[in-house]
Formats: sequence, structure tokens, C-alpha cells
Amino acid sequence: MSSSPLPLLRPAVLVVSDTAAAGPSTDKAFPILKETFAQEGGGKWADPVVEIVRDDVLEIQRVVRSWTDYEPEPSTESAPGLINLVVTTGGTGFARRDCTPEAITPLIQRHAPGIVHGMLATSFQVTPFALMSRPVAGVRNRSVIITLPGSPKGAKENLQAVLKLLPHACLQAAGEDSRAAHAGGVKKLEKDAGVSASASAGATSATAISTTGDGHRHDHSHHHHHDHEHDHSHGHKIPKAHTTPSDRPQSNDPRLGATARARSSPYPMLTVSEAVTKILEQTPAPTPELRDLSPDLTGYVISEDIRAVEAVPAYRASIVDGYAVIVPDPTKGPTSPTASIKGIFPVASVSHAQAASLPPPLQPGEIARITTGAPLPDNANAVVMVEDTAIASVTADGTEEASVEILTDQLAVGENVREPGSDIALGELILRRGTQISPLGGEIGVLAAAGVRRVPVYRKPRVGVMSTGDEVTDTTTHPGPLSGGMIRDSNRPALLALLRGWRLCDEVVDLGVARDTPATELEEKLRAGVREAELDVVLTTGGVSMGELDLLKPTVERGLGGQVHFGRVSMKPGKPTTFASLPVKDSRSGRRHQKLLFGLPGNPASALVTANLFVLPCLQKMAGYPDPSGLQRVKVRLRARVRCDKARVEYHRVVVGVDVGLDPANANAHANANATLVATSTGFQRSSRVGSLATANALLELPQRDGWLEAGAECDALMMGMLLGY
Ligand SMILES: Nc1nc2c(c(=O)[nH]1)N[C@H]1C(S)=C(S)[C@@H](COP(=O)(O)OP(=O)(O)OC[C@H]3O[C@@H](n4cnc5c(N)ncnc54)[C@H](O)[C@@H]3O)O[C@H]1N2
Ligand code: MOO
Ligand SMILES: [Mg+2]
Repeated sequence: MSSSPLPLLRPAVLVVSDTAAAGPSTDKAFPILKETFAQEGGGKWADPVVEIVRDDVLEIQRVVRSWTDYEPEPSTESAPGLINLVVTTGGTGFARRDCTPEAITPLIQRHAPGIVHGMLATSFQVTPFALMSRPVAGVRNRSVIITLPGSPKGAKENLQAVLKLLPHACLQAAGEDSRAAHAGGVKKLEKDAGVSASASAGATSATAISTTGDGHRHDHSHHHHHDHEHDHSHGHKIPKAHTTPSDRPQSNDPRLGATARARSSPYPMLTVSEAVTKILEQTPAPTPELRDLSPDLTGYVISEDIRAVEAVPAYRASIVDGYAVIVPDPTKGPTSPTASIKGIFPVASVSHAQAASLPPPLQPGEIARITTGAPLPDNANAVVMVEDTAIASVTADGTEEASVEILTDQLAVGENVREPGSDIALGELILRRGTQISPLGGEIGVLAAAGVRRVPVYRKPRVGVMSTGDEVTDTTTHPGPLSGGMIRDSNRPALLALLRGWRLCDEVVDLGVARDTPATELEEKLRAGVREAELDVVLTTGGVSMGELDLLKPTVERGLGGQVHFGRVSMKPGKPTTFASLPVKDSRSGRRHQKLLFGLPGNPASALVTANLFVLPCLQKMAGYPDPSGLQRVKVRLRARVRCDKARVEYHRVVVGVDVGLDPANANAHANANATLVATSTGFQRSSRVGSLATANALLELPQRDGWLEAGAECDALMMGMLLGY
């Protein structure tokens, strides 16, 4: 074996304290823990890394997960960067803000009550106040996590109580998940860290590490252990169900049986606005690009101020059909701003609006026939409308006018003439950065007119939509009648339509249906979808709640090495809405970046409502909206009373229209003076009833309350579509 330097175990310390987070210099615990690792750790520990967070469940979880959550496909054999031990200090007491055990417990995949007992027992010998700490300990992925009290003295005592056995625990944890490729690295780590032969024997499988590189044989014979997962040669193994309720692991690991699975969701419940904030934090800033001008540019957002490349009109053009004339310039004569040019004039030329040529210059005493938009002959300075003229004489063959009488009295210089650049001046700002190219034509029109051929816009994201569930049947591949527990897939077509309608996606990719069994199908389809279709965002529906086949969160966290940013939102419908990011390595550049995944609930109304509330702002940000705030909020009045939900904010599907409020007593009153927006419910709102969204153009945002909002009451509504008239 090589004689590379000793790889030390890597600890990380998380100081949990509102005070220390506000002023890191106030922290006394970390220096003492660092010293304890150095002086009493037997030379096995590298210097600890440290972070400080407030007493906040999500902050604690974010940092711990950044240390413990491994890459799906570790690229090197020794998996550099693995944190072997996470030590938290603080937040374990009974004070209101203390929440470290609550933050850490859901992260623990395998609990270590022995470590907890050891810490409590040892420090209890020092002081009965030791029992005022609520420690938890266990393993997440390949790292051991322990929670120490916040007082420097208590933290040190607790660490000392378990420090000797931690190297061994950490090595077991690090080796547990290692595949064949990593076995060498773990073996080396274990050997180099100096774990004794007898101690390490139970740590890992006989085949994997019974012989170290120096040929020394470990002695397994008298080692006892109670680890259900000692057979590492089989990779992931389902631990046996624990027999008593109290020692059941609380985990969302799908490999655990029904009796061992968590019975309440470990994911903290966020408000809708907290969830949107998290989404926008993770959503990348928009990327500018140049695209050819075309009618297909609708929905794109302009990425830099655009100026006119050409003036419009480019030449002096007539505004009407008639005769170009030379009006005597009043500034050079008497006072009147207009001049009479009444009289009969020969028609010297004809100027049509056409591309080929310009008309010859007009001589004094002549007029020229001209059509709307055609270039004025030089010297002409106004146009008389054909209606204000009469034919005076015709040519010999009778087909053309020879001379025309002008009947109008007064004509101003410049009348009926568009000067060059008077519609759009050369270099004029025509569209500001941040403007969206609408499907109404105005923006495309002005770009085309001003000669802009390559348009600076932000890239639109590519989004995939996948349904999940064994029961979900694709109507296109299964046109026949349903049987058993089959249901028709309505989420995928509905979401595909919604996304296309938003015009915010470069492409909307149909990723089909992933079945729940085999359990790897979802993981494989997600991996393939994200990679092969080069998607920025994936929407799935189904499998995010509490059922044994609700596989999305564990698949993201365990299979794909992703991070779930939230897994529950206090809203109705849409409570189990899940948002995650997936690490991806770019095959060409080798750069790591992340894709976003929305795990929308399977219930059809929930899926569409949550797409409107959460996916829209994300796509708006990626597509370059300066203010990606999602649906537009308006005030509406209720047509009839509606019931609120006492536990959650409810998004009640409605049709919003303009009620012009005509007063019958005064039919001539200006009708729109009383115009209001009025909302009418689409009826029964159960989340399975997708029909509650049919015809709906808005979501009423009903406050969380026990009771009704009465007819006529004002309420916020979020517009999904266009206003309807009444
Ligand atoms: N014990 C609990 N059960 C449930 C909870 C809870 O908190 N505790 N939450 C409920 C809520 S709220 C919702 S919403 C749903 C969410 O369910 P999942 O996201 O896990 O979705 P599934 O279980 O896969 O399916 C739910 C429902 O939707 C139908 N479905 C699924 N996919 C489609 C599709 N593509 N097209 C049409 N319909 C679809 C599926 O057949 C189920 O009927 O969980 C509650 N349960
Ligand atoms: O939150 Mo669920 O989406 O009510 O049915
Ligand atoms: Mg479910």
C-alpha cells in the first residue's frame, strides 16, 4: 500500500446560538471543542471546520446537510470532502428558542441512543443539570452527528464522554455506504487512523476489510455487535424492524417497512411566501442570449435596452392618398401659417408606395399624384387629399389625368407628411431591458419596424413534466376502458398546457409516467430526464405525501443526492408540495450546477394550483422578469359567501369578471365608474376535483380562519388568466 500521509478524520462544529450568530466573537464553545479534539483526540482528528447559525430549524438543517449529504456519484475513490463527524453545540435545552434536537432528528437516518446515554450519564455524574440537555445522535449518510449542550463546560464534558469511541463510529459510518470502488479508501482511512484490529472487525464486512494492505489479519472471533447493517457487501440493506415503538427509527427511508416508517412528516411546514422565497433563492439568475427576430419570440424578456437601428419612416412619406404640392412658405411671406394653393396644376409624376425607386423632384407650379406611405418628391412640402381635388383635364388617350384642380383653401407646410424618423427616431430607445415580448404584437412590431434583427433576450428555461404512480394510466397508450385501480393521467396534459400557455419555456418536455414499482424507475427517469433533455426544471406530480409509495422525497435525497428545500407548505390544496435541487455535472465542461425539481402533489387540483403559485415565479425569474412575483394580485368582491379553512390558507378557484355595476335608476351614468371585479366560485373545491379549475381564471386567497367570508366581502385574488366580462 502507498505511504501517503495520514488521512485524519474530519470533524465539523456547528455553533447554534442566536447570540453567537449576531456576534461570532462571543462564542466560547468552539475554541474549547477544537482544543479538546486536538489534545484528547489521539491525533486522529483534523482541525474542525466551524459554522455558526441562529436557533432556527431550517438554518441548522441547511448547514448540517451541506456537510453530510454526499454526491450521488462520488468522482474519486477516497471521496474527498467527507465530513466524518458533525458536532452541534447549543440549542438543546428547554428554552423556547432551543430547537437543535428538532432540527437534527429528521436528518438522522439511524439513531445512536448509546451515544446519547453515554453523554447524559457521564455529565450527570458532574451535575444533575446535565439532564436539562436533550441530546440526539445518529448517522446521516456517511457521517456521525452528535448534539452537545451550549455551555462550553457542558459541551466539553459531553464530547469527552464519547470522544474515544467516535473514530470507530465514524469509520463504520463512512464505510457503510461505500461501494467496491471506495473500499480501498475507507480501509486506508481506518488503518491510518489507527483503529485497533479487534475494534475494526465488526465495523465493516469481513470481505471488504478483513485484510489490510500490510497483510495484517484482523481477528473477528470475539467481537460482538448489534448492528443490523453489518453486511456491507450487499450495499443498501433494509434493517430489521425494531420491535418496540420507542426504538423505531423515525425516517422516510422507503427501504424501511410500514411499521418502521415515520408516522409524521419530518419536513417543517412553511408558509406560501416562505416557500416562494426559498424557490427564488435557489433559482438561477437569467442568462442573456441573442435570438433572431420572429413571431416566436413572444414571452421572451428583453435583456438590454434596445435602440432603433433605422429611422421610421426612412424618407418623407405621405399620410394620405392625394397630390404632393409645393405650399408657399408662409414664414417667407405674409403672416398666415397656411396658404391657399387653390387652382389647376399639371400632374407631373406619380409616386406609389413601392420599393423600387423614388419620384423625380417636383418643379414649382406642378403637383404629383401620391399614395399613402409613398415617398414625397423633392421640393414637395405637403399633400392634398384626393377628396379635396377634381380632375381638370385628361391625356389624349383618356386614361390619365393631365391636370387636377385643387379645391381646398388652406394647407399648411408639412400637412399630411411624415418626416423621416418622426415615428421612430434613429437610435431611439424602443424597448427597455426587462420588457416582456407579449403575444399582442406591439413589441414584435416595433422591433421589426426599427430594423432590429437580432434581439437581446434572456434564455427561456427548459422544463419537463412527469407523472408518477402505478395507478396512473396514459390515455394515449391505453385508450381502452379502465380497470381495477387505474386512473387516467390528467396532471401531465394539464401541466403541459399550463406551461405552454405561460410562454416562459424554451421547451416543455413530456417525460411520461414513472411507476412506483420498481422503486428505481422514478430515480432512473428523473436522472435521464434531467440529463438527456438538458432540462433546467422538472415537475413531477404524486408521491410526495405520507404513503409507502410516496417515493419522491427519499428518491431525491437518497438516490439522486439532491437537497429538499421544503417538503410541506401550509396551504390548501397543496400541503405536501416539495421543492428540491439536484446536483448535476455538465458532461462537456465538467462544471457542477443544479437543476430544480418541483414535486407537486398528485391530487389534480393541488398540482395545478401549486404550479401556479410556485413554478410560475421560478420560471419568471429564470426568464428574466425583473420582479418575478408570480400571479397578479387584485382585489375582488365575492358573488356569494365562501367557507375558509381553519388550519390553512386556501386557494379557492373562481371566475373573476368585471361587474360594470350599472345603476338602473340612472342608466346614463358613466357605467365604469362603479366597475368592480367580482369572483364566483367554481363549486366544490376538493383537491381531487380538477373540474374546480375548469373555467377558473383566478385563485381567491382565503385567509386561514374558522368561518365564512360573506357575499360582497372584499378578498385578494390571484389572476391566472384573463378577465371575463359579465
Ligand atoms: N396521511 C396523510 N395522507 C395524506 C396527506 C397527509 O398529510 N397525510 N396529504 C394529503 C394531501 S393534502 C394530498 S394533496 C395528497 C398528496 O398526495 P401525493 O402527492 O402523495 O400523491 P399520490 O399519493 O401519488 O396521489 C394522490 C392522488 O392523486 C391521484 N393522482 C396522482 N397522479 C395523478 C395524475 N397524474 N393524474 C390524475 N390523478 C393523479 C392519485 O391517484 C391519488 O388519488 O395526499 C393526501 N394524503
Ligand atoms: O394539500 Mo392537499 O393538496 O389539500 O389535497
Ligand atoms: Mg400519496
